[in-house]
Amino acid sequence: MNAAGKRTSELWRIFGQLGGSFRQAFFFSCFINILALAPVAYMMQVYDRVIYSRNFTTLVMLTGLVLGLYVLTVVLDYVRAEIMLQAGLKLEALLGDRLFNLVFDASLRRLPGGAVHSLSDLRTLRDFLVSPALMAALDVPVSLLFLLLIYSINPVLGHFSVIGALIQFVLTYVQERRTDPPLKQAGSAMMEAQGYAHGVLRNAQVIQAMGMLSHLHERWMVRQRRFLRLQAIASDHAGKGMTLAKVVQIGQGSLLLGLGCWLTLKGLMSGGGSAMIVATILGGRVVQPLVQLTSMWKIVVGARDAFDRLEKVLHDLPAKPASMRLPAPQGHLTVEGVVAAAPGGGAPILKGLNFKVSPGEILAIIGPSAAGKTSLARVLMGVWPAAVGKVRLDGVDIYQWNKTELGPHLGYLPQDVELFEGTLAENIARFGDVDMEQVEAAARVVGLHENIADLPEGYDSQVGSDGCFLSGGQRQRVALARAIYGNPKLVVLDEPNASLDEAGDLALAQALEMLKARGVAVVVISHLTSVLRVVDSLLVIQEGAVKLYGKRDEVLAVLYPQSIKGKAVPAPASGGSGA
Ligand SMILES: Nc1ncnc2c1ncn2[C@@H]1O[C@H](COP(=O)(O)OP(=O)(O)OP(=O)(O)O)[C@@H](O)[C@H]1O
Repeated sequence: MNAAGKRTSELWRIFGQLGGSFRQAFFFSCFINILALAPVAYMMQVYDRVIYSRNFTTLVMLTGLVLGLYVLTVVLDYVRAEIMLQAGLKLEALLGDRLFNLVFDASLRRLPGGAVHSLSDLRTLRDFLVSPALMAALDVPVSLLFLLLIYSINPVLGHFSVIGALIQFVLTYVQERRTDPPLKQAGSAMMEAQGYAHGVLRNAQVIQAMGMLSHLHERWMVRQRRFLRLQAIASDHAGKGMTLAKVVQIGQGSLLLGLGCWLTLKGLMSGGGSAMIVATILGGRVVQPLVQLTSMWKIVVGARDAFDRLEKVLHDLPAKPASMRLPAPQGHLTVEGVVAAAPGGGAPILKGLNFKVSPGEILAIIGPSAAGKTSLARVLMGVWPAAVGKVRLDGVDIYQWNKTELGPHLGYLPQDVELFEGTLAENIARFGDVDMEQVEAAARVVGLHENIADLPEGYDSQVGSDGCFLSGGQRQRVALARAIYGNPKLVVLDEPNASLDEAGDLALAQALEMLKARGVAVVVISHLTSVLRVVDSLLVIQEGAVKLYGKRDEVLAVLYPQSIKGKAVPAPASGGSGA
C-alpha cells in the first residue's frame, strides 16, 4: 500500500462496510472446503464398508449421500458467489457517485496523471470480488486447518506440507517481483496508446482532410508495440511461474504419499494405508489455494494496483464537506486582486486584477490574443481557483460555492462550444427538468426559435455529442441559449460571436440588452462593434494585467482619441481581440 494507504483511508473504510459479506463468504468457504473432502471420505468408506462386506445397500446409501453432498457444495458455491456479487454491487453504490464526481473534478483541476481510470479501477475491484482468485484467497485460512489435521496424523508429514506451502509462497513472491514491473509498465503503455487513439479519433476530420492518417497511425503503432512487448514479457514471467508452481504441487503430492508410505513401513505412522491417503489428499488441499492464487496472479496484481490507485486518488481529492445552503445571489460580482495560474501549476496568467460588475451592468473585456481573457472567464465562473485574491458573488467566494446549488444562477458560454448527447431542448435546459416555455424563450432571444421550429422534430431533435447537424453559428446560438436559460444572475460569454453572422450578432446584442433589463450582471469577452454598443463598462487586459478599466466611453476615448465621443464605437484596428 502507498503512503496514503493507512487502514483508516476512505477506501479501507468503504471496504470495512463490506466486512459482513466477506465474513459470510468465508463462512461458506469453510463448508465448501470441508465438503471438498467428501470424495475421499466416500472412497475410504467404500473401501472399508463395501469391498469386504459386499454390502450393496451400503454402497447405494454412501453413493446417495456423497451425491447429496456434491449438490450441497454446488448450492453453497452459488450462495457464496451471490454474496460476493452483492458485495460488488454495494461497492459500486458506495463509490460510484463519489468517483464520477472525482473524475470530473480531476479533469477540471488537470490533476497530473488524471483520474479517468478510476471508474475502470472500480470495475476491476468489483470483478475481483467475484473472481476465482478471491475465492482461492478465502480458502487459504481453511487450508491451514487441513495442515493441523496433517500434523495430527503425523508431524513429519505436517513439516513436509509446511515446506511445500513455503516453496509455493516463495514462488509466488518471486513471480510477483518479476511480473509486477512489466505488468505495470504495460498497463500505462496501454492507457497511453488508448489516449492517443482517442485524440486521433476526436480530430478525424482534419486528419482525413490533410491525409495525416498514415503518419499518426505509425505513431500509434509505436505506443501499441511497446504495450504488446511489455505485456508479452509479463505473460512470459507469469507463465513460467505458473508451470513451476504446478510442478511443485504435483511433485509434492507424490512425495507426500511416498513419505507416508515410508513412515507406515517403518511403523512410524498409525492408521495404515487410509491415514497415508488422507494425509496426501489433505496435503494437496493445503497448497491448492496458493497454486490457484499463483495461476491467477495477474488478476490479484491488477486488483491490488486498482486499489492503490483508487486509494491515492481518493486521498488526493477528498470529498467536499456539505456546505451550508446560501441564499440565491443577486449578481454583485467583485474581483479582488486576483492572481491565477492554470490548474496544475505554472506561471500566473492573471496578475492582480481588480474590477466589479453590478446587477444590470454589462462589462466587456478586450485584449490581445493570449492576454488571459479566457482564463479570466474560467476564474469568474469558479472553474479555476484564484491563487491570490478572490472572485466574489454577493460577497461569497465563487470557487467555494457548491456548483450544483450555484449553477442555475450562472450562465457560461465558453470559447469552445460543447453540446452534449441529447435533444436540443435538453441541451438548452442544461439537462435538468425541461421547462419548454423557458427553453423557447431562450431560443427566441438568440434568434434560433424559427430555425428549430423548421426541424422535423423541432426541439426534440437529437443533437449528438458533436452537435452533428448544426452549423457552427447554430451551435454557438444553442450554447448561448443554454447560458441565458432560466434566470441566471451572472452571465459570462467568451467570444459569443466567434461564429455568428450579422443577424446572429444583432440577436446577441438583443440578448445582452434583455439580460441587462432583467438585472443580470454580464461579462462579455468580445471586441465587436455591435456588442460594444450595448456595454456599460470596458476592461482592457494585457499580459494578464488591467491596462484600462472604466465606463465604456471613457475607455474608448483613451483607446481611440480620434473618434467622436458618443457618435460611434469604432471597431478595433486589427483582427485580434481589440485593444
Ligand atoms: N489550461 C492551460 N494551461 C496552461 N496554460 C494555459 C492554459 N490555458 C491558457 N493558458 C495560457 O494562458 C495564457 C492566456 O490564455 P487565454 O486563453 O486566457 O488567452 P486569451 O486572451 O483568451 O486568448 P485568445 O484571445 O487568443 O483566446 C496563454 O499564454 C496560454 O498559453
